[in-house]
Amino acid sequence: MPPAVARQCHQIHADGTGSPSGGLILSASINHNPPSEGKLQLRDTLLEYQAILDNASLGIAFTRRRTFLHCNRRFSDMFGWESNELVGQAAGITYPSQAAYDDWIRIATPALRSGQRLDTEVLMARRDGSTFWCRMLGRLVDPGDSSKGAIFITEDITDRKHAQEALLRARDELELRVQERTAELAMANARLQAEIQERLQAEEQIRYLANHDALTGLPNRRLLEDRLEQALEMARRNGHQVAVQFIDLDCFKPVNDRLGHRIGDLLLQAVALRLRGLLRAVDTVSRVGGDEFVLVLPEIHVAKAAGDIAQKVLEALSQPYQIEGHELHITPSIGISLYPHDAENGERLLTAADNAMYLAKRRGRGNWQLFDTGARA
Ligand SMILES: Nc1nc2c(ncn2[C@@H]2O[C@H](COP(=O)(O)OP(=O)(O)OP(=O)(O)O)[C@@H](O)[C@H]2O)c(=O)[nH]1
Repeated sequence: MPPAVARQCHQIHADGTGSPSGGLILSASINHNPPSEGKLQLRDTLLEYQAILDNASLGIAFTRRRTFLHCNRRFSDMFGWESNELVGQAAGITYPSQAAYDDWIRIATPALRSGQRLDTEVLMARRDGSTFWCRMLGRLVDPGDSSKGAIFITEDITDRKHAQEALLRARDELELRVQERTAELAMANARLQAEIQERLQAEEQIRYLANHDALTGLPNRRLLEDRLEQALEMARRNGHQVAVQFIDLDCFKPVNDRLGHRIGDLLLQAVALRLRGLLRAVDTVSRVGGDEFVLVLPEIHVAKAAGDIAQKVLEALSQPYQIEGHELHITPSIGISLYPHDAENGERLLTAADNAMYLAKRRGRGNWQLFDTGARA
């Protein structure tokens, strides 16, 4: 036998109590008689298996009755033991605690006995007590007879486990940051919406103030002119007439003088309210000056209708007002102009109605006048 083979033969032990190389124990016998051909073949095969197991990158161990029977070099290294030191030791020694081992037994035993291949990730302990994560594959040598022992293949997966945990932590942190950012964005969005809303309201308010009289809330001269233009535009299309009525309160100044500006204001508001209540939604009631109001009445079919409305306004505004304990009497002077009869554009219609109103003043106040009547007067 060549010397090399002889050396390897000494690594093969019959009783499993440690070999010089720490290799798995493979049964063979050594005697001093020249071996037969069959035995030589068997020995060569055993040596090959020994070499495979010793050089495997995975830990491999055989246990019987929860005691290590054999384990390869990688297995011993993994658990921090010298070659074959584990042989004869209780398998529980490779677990962080007896309780951990008992837990594992509870889970593994039924699976192994049912003939399944066990595939678990389990926290194991090295000889020095430090722990590491291990993927453990296990199977009974004979599923029908657990007393024949089991084989376990182990792989240190601590790095992978840590990487997985780091990945999970990173994902959780990312999720948290996304949630925080989403909440921040939602808040910023809500703030923005509120600001937009505020700005829209402010713009609306500005528009309203630019177009309305602050005291009565009626359209002011600017909006009146727009509405008059719209009414004329429509009248040009559908052939209707438009009436403009210029209303100036008679002897309003004495109200201010006798009762104060505040009562004068309340009277102006009461007049505005009556006018608004008298007229249709399509009509415009505006305040254009101190005690001056202008009505735009679109869709006038006959000229007489303008006079009828003026009469109605005259009577309504002439009714007494009860204001803070004062009974006030006031009348309007009303001048009326008609599109297209008196003028074709808004400015001229307003001037014509104003002129007619002055005629009503001249004719004793508390009456209404048509422009063309005024022109003839
Ligand atoms: N209370 C109050 N008075 C106002 C306001 N704006 C203008 N006036 C007053 O309204 C009065 C308008 O008077 P006038 O129309 O000139 O004269 P009047 O006394 O009505 O006489 P006639 O129009 O000629 O019938 C003035 O005294 C103004 O000071 C206002 O917003 N509130």
